[in-house]
Amino acid sequence: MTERYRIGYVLTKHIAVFDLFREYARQEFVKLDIGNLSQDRGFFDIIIHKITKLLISSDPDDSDKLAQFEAFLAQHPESIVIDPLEYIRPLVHRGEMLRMLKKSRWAENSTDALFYLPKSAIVRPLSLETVLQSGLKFPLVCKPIAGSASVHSHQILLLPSAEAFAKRLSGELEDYINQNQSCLLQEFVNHDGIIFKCFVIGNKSVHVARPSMKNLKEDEDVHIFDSQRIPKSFAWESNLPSKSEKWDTLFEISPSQDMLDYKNSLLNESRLNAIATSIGRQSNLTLFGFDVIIEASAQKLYIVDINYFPGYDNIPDFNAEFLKTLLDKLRARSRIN
Ligand SMILES: Nc1ncnc2c1ncn2[C@@H]1O[C@H](COP(=O)(O)OP(=O)(O)OP(=O)(O)O)[C@@H](O)[C@H]1O
Ligand SMILES: O=P(O)(O)O[C@H]1[C@H](OP(=O)(O)O)[C@@H](OP(=O)(O)O)[C@@H](O)[C@@H](O)[C@@H]1OP(=O)(O)O
Ligand SMILES: [Mg+2]
Repeated sequence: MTERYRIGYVLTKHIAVFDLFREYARQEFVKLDIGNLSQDRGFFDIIIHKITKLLISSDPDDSDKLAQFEAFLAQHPESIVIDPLEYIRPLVHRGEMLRMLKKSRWAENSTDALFYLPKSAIVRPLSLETVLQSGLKFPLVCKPIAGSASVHSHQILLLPSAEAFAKRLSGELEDYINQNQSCLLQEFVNHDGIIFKCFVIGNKSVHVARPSMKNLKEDEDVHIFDSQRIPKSFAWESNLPSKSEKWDTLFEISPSQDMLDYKNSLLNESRLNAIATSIGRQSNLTLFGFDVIIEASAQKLYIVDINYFPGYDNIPDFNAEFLKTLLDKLRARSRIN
């Protein structure tokens, strides 16, 4: 690239790939301090951010920072913002996320959909009564309504049966219920313990298979787990994060090569790209990831989650793709002006 652009960035959490990108891109990067944005810092070609934490926080300090950031963006109409806050907001609320996905090419029942969504309902509060009223069939997963950026938002509760749920209500689930006034309840789809994390950068998407929840046994108990601690690679690829945690009880960390090949054959490149394009159009987002599971035996492909600016861990060509995406946007802007 001959021209050198000025790129402001705000991250409320360290993102390792972004450090490497800054080295690679050789542009002028200006780190912006979210708590101190009032001072004039001149012109920015692009402003990149991940501040999802502020979007879900109820802390007045965070609301203040968010308001400052919004004011800052309003003072920089010349900048390309990656991504505008209004496009990110639906992702931090799991109900809104699903609403957005339902505008893409999905289907609950038809056979020719690009993807399916597990049957879901929002329950408030989480109780045996509200769960039974939802009409959803056990087994279920229960996800905090805030879908991102806090420790609580990644605490997933597995509810195998009404009996197992009832048994734990006045014990180990009490804290969870108090913590999560409102939850997204979702039918559990058996998927042979393999999830595809699909990472999108502009028009490019890449997917990797990762460990996921095993098919459920009949007599399963309730479990709460932190989705961010699920191993990010299979047992033969690396060491597991902590040997003291029994990952292989609930998660499939060593699937057979045949199973992996089979799942991969169902998620071909063109289908994945079509889904990424469909969600990209609907969401208007540049940086996002979505998680796909393929139903055991039925071979239906379900989307269970979308994440804003995910880790992009081990994604080949992330730097080149990200830079190309930024340049395309800059060129499109100069054509307009
Ligand atoms: N409907 C479902 N059926 C079966 N398993 C599911 C379902 N939804 C989620 N899971 C399992 O639970 C895990 C966490 O779910 P989800 O991705 O929705 O949570 P999250 O907190 O948003 O995770 P992330 O850290 O990826 O953002 C998935 O990786 C998958 O193993
Ligand atoms: O850093 P990691 O690789 O764990 O990235 C995770 C990221 O955490 P970060 O906050 O550190 O970016 C999460 O963000 P928040 O929902 O909490 O905002 C979410 O996007 C996960 O899905 C990402 O996992 P991945 O999809 O990449 O596996
Ligand atoms: Mg998520």
